[in-house]
Amino acid sequence: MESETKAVKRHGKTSDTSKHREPSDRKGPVKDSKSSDRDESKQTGGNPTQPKFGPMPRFPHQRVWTRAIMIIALLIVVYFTSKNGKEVPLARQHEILHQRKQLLDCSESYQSEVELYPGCVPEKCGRLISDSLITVGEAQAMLEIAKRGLNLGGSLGGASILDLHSGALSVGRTFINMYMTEKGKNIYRKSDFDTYKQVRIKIHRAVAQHFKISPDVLYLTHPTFFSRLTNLPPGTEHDEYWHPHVDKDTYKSFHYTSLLYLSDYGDDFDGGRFIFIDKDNVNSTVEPRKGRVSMFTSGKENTHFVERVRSGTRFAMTISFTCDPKHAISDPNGKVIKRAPK
Ligand SMILES: O=C(O)CCC(=O)C(=O)O
Ligand SMILES: [Fe+2]
Repeated sequence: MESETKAVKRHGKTSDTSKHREPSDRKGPVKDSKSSDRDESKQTGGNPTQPKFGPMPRFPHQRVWTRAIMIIALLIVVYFTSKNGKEVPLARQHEILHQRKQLLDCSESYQSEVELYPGCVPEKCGRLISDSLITVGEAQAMLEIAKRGLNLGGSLGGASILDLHSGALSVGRTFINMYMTEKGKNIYRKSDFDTYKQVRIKIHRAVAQHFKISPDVLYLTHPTFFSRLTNLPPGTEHDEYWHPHVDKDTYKSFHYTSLLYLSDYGDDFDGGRFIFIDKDNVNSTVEPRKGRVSMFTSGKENTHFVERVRSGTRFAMTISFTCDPKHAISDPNGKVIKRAPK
């Protein structure tokens, strides 16, 4: 028994060593290898035709496990590093961003449309999020302006709008002109319109600067409006704010869209994130933050939607710009706009 054990041990040693050495690496006289052969034939009962144990794995099940673990680890790495079909946060609510940019190629339809307006073609399409453009005081003042007007009306469903330029205000299933109502005609002071204009000018300049165009070839356009979103079920199709869309298709005059958020995701409401739908089914998400401005080219490259609000109330403002002077609108002053007779 004892000599058997010794023989097995010796064999293990011989076999391990030969596994790592190429024949040319072998040191010592040929005699050694012959004596090694003799040792092996001893263990195989002196029969040289019997297979050697050699480098056969001693614990094959261990290798299977190691490989399985390596494959699983690799799959996990691939899953977490690939973006396909995933959500990528572009702006989280708790972050304070000076500027976060995403540059994109313009969609063909957008490119050919803006090329009709010299000087209004962006160097690159894309988006920019900034929390340092509008002050907390300005955002608060804009929120109060929005609430004061919207409190005079409100849709039956979850989406109400107020357009200070035309006076349009959601009421029930329809819209009224707030400036034509007794309460609505004097609801704002000059200081409110001054704040509004100051905020508009800042955003207007920032859009021009970011997309590297002159502010003089960019015009404020219709509709520019406040929105108030809740989780009420829709009363009409105007309440269905969650559908994916391209602003250029929804609002013909848009070339550049900006959004000013007036309430905080997670604090004032839940749901209601803004989602860009990108290539390979990747969603880039923007969580609204009071005073946050998002600006983007209005073409197909920026297809987007707003998630349904789950709870609370979400206030925001859509401020839109066009390259076409025919669609320019002026800053609001609380007066009913007189339209030229058709
Ligand atoms: O309020 C938002 O975040 C986006 C609104 C929007 O998509 C739009 O006005 O076209
Ligand atoms: Fe939109």
